[in-house]
Amino acid sequence: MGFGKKKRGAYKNKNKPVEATKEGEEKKQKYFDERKPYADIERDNEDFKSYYQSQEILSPEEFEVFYQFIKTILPSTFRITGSKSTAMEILEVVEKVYVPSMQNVEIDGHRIEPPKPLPWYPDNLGWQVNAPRLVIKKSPEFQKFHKFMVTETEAGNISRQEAVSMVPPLLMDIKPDQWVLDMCAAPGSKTAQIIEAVDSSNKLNEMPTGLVVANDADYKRSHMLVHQSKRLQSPCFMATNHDGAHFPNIHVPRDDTPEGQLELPWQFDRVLCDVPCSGDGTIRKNEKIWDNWSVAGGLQLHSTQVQIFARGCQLVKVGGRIVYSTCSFNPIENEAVVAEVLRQTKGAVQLVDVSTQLPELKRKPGLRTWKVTNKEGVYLNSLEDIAEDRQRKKFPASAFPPTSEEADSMHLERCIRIYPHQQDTGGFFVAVFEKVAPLTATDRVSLARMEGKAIADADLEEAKKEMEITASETAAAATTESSGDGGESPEATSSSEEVIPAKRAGEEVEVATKKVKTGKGEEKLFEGKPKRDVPGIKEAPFEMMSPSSPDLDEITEFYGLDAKFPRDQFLLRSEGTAKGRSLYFVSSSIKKVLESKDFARLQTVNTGVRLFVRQSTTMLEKGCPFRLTSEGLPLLDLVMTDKRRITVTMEALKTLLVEAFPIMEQFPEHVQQQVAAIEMGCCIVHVDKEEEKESQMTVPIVLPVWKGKNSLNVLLNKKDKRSLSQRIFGVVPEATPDHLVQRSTENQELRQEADRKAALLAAEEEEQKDL
Ligand SMILES: C[S@@+](CC[C@H](N)C(=O)[O-])C[C@H]1O[C@@H](n2cnc3c(N)ncnc32)[C@H](O)[C@@H]1O
Repeated sequence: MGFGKKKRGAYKNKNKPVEATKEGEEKKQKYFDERKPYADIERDNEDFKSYYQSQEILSPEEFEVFYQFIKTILPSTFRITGSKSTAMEILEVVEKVYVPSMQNVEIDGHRIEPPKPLPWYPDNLGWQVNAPRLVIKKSPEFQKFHKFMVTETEAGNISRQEAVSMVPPLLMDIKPDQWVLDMCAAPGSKTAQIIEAVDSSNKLNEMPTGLVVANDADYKRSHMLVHQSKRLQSPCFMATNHDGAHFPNIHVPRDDTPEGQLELPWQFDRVLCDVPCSGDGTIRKNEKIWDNWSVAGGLQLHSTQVQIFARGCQLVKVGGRIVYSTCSFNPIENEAVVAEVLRQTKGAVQLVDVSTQLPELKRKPGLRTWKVTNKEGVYLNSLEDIAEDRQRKKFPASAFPPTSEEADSMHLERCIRIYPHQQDTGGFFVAVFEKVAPLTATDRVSLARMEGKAIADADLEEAKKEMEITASETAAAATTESSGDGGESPEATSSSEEVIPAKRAGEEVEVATKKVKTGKGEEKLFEGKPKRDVPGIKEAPFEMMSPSSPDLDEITEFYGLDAKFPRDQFLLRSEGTAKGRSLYFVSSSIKKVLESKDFARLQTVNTGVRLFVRQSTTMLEKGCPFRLTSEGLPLLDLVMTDKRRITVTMEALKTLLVEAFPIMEQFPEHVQQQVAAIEMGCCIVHVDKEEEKESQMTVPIVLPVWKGKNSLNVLLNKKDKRSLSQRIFGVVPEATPDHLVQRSTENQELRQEADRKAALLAAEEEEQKDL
């Protein structure tokens, strides 16, 4: 495989049928010699084959093509990420520099295709590369591109993500500043897409106001979300750690809540349920699935999937969208879950026809019927076919297919199935829903409020009760009732309101972790309150900072912050002496969550973008005690006046990015003059507009720098500095603290050395970002 740590890749023309000839196979093997560690895996599994043949997921002829195709290696795919402007700049480099350079690469008489955009991904920001190791080794052009990819991936401008996994967020139809919940979010590739969509308004001089809650029940994995989202640096992002089926109700006042009126639990505009699944759609990548696949995996996961999805339906607002997805082919994890939740929600939630969305994406309709089989492959028509009570419990009633009339009314064909052979991808299942009518009393009250109608007393009473109740029971009870899992009658379907049991807020939910064997290995399923007992991870408290804090006065004065800057959205995240060292900024929506009276109920892992850091005293003689951070700059650039801004030429920018610690004399006169007029400390550097245009840069460069007595140093971490320097000047920057020491002792005065040390300290702090 081409990039980063990946081992394998593919060389294949997607439009060509699979080459099944001996010669074809040998040729392919040559290009994929990195498959060797897995060579002893036999890419054949009779149970898998006969199970899916019997499910009639495809016609017999097409199934053969599918079955041959899943034995081939998955090509590498990536997304160009980040803010729209940076993404467009990176895209231009890929399209105009790298792709043309790779047009005529031939290896051993074999033409190698250059990277190509995924035709269905908007704005050409999704790409596919068929470049196995051998190609990278033998082709200087591919080698160059590989280096570019590694650098930009490290800097967070490019994200490797399986093509099909990019589909669900696109179908969520997210609008800027919406409230979005990602219920099973780790490791967070889809969350990153969601953040990009919520933060994409690019409104001049306006802070993003949305909310993205990324949740995962696995405590360790929920910390992966923090890393993934860090590079996007959104004030709208919050990571939480709950069982999705028990995701809590948090009272959050909405803008339309009249004074003194009932505050309702949060409701989201969009919800994603990318649930834990058996994962056999990833078989091209996870070759272990060939060895481990079994019928049982899907059956064991079904009930948890229903519970998470059912809870998601409660949390989305009327008129909102909810997307359910898995990377499994199995109807028990897909259409059966969809059917059960449609049954439970009694028309409040409907499948949306998304056939006109992403028109270039090849797909097949959802199944209207399927078969439930036991381990031995015997078909079961219903629970009555199972004699033994203990055995019966292994088969949730809701795993069985609906009647033909029910399937008609549910429009199961609106679900989307994506098969690998259709466009050389992994396999995926996606279903898009809209909440078209109230499901809970909270829905009814908030809908009446929105429409300016009178609120029925009974609804108010009911909504109050719902708010008193922890979310867990609603979902769990609803599912148990209707699924028959756990011995309940399969006929007993009930709306969530009717089955809310009397468990009160604050009561703890029991912890239960279920391990389910899937093809991928083991899938951990969490039911209840997840354990937070991971050594070495310490949660810092979340505390809003007073808008009248003297620190904020000082910052406002020193940096010339616009009067419109929302001073009431700062967050402190440390205790003891470290308290107030870093100032984080959150969106107005996150602030409401943090100030909710129920906030303690929310297991928050992280939130906020670090804007300012209190500097080490060695850096300061006078000036502001707070320095800027690079991650905060996109936000601060909107609200800082010209008081601490410097405009530089491209030549001066090169000195800043390439030199380790440049002294003032290395900069042209115009830079020296501007710098001389500014008090020591942090400022923002821009490139002269005309020069920027001439150098064909598509996005304006804005960087934080440290102005010392005799030096000017850029405050970027190593990765970002390297990425920028390589992208703009094609040069790897100097980075040697030894050189700093040597040069300063040989040539410079002590004063200059102190300046550089100050800058070095700031850069080091930048490296160690966060607690
Ligand atoms: C398919 S993965 C999610 C992939 C993710 N959406 C992405 O795009 O990167 C499923 C996730 O669900 C989590 N999970 C398992 N049981 C859960 C539960 N009851 N509630 C919430 N998350 C759960 C797992 O820890 C796992 O990270």
